[in-house]
Amino acid sequence: MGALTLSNVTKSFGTTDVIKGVDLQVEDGEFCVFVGPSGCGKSTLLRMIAGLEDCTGGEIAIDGKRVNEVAPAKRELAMVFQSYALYPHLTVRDNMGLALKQAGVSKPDITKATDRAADMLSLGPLLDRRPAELSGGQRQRVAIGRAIVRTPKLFLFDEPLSNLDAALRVATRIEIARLHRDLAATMIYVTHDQIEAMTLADRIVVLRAGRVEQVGAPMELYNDPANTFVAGFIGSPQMNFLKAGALGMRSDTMGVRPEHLALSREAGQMPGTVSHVEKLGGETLVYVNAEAQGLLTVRLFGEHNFNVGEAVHITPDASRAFHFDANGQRLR
Ligand SMILES: Nc1ncnc2c1ncn2[C@@H]1O[C@H](COP(=O)(O)OP(=O)(O)OP(=O)(O)O)[C@@H](O)[C@H]1O
Repeated sequence: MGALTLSNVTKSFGTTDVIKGVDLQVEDGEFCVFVGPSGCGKSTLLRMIAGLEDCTGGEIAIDGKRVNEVAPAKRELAMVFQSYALYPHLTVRDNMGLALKQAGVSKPDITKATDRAADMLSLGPLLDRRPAELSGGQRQRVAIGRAIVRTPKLFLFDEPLSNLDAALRVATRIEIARLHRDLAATMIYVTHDQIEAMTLADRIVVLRAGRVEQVGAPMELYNDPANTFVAGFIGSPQMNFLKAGALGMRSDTMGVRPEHLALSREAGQMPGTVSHVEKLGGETLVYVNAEAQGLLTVRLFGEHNFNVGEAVHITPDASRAFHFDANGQRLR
């Protein structure tokens, strides 16, 4: 069991309000990802759930029980940070088993728990090594292993992959997803990497300046964003926002994803000039200065030879466009 309820949770540091009333229900076994721009309060909210920060107001409950006054160690949760914080003088096995040892668990039970975690994370051959003898990715796996052995109700991850290189990030991300399936545990995961959010989450919570903008399954947020902020935050490259009036529309802003803009040398709805081209292998991103509409991003599949300075025309796929009012709220 590991259901989490946040009810009107607030946090202020002195006179600065950082979390401004968050309500959220995370179901037992759910993988919930907090995303949002730097400084929006993701880590603060996670640290409040962990008990590392007090709540200024509101209530945090785990399995229906208020935990505001419960010490972090008593909340039956495990936190994995960006920095692995392993003990350099201890072996992998001892690093993973330390919390159990401190809790007075018997030696055979510690061995059983660490062996099981090592097995899940393919750390078996590394159990006798010390952190200095491990790669960054291996160290992060040990930090995750250290969380698993305690069989917590809730796993809290704070940007756990941001110190890893691109290939390791992908490998460890897949490992975390597999672990979630195997353990069926509740996981709360903070990231600013939206590929991690999209691929790992059952539900994503989009935060802005201490408030929840939208909560939903990844594809729900992608296909049905509530406002320009969520529309612009979910999806990479970012959605284009066009001045709808200039295109004869009644809405204020029309949002079109880069893959839903057609690019032509001959004719189209909006004239422009190619300002930059990025060939990524499987796809080509063409940045077009579309006069009154500003800089637009067009995503083409495969390799395309558009040249900087070339005159082009852009046509949005109206059937895939999103419309927003002057306050950025979605018009449906
Ligand atoms: N101990 C503190 N004292 C004062 N202000 C703080 C403290 N901790 C965080 N803040 C402020 O609270 C806001 C939210 O910080 P937080 O670290 O939660 O953001 P974040 O969304 O996790 O950002 P990032 O993605 O950059 O890590 C920031 O404006 C930060 O400066």
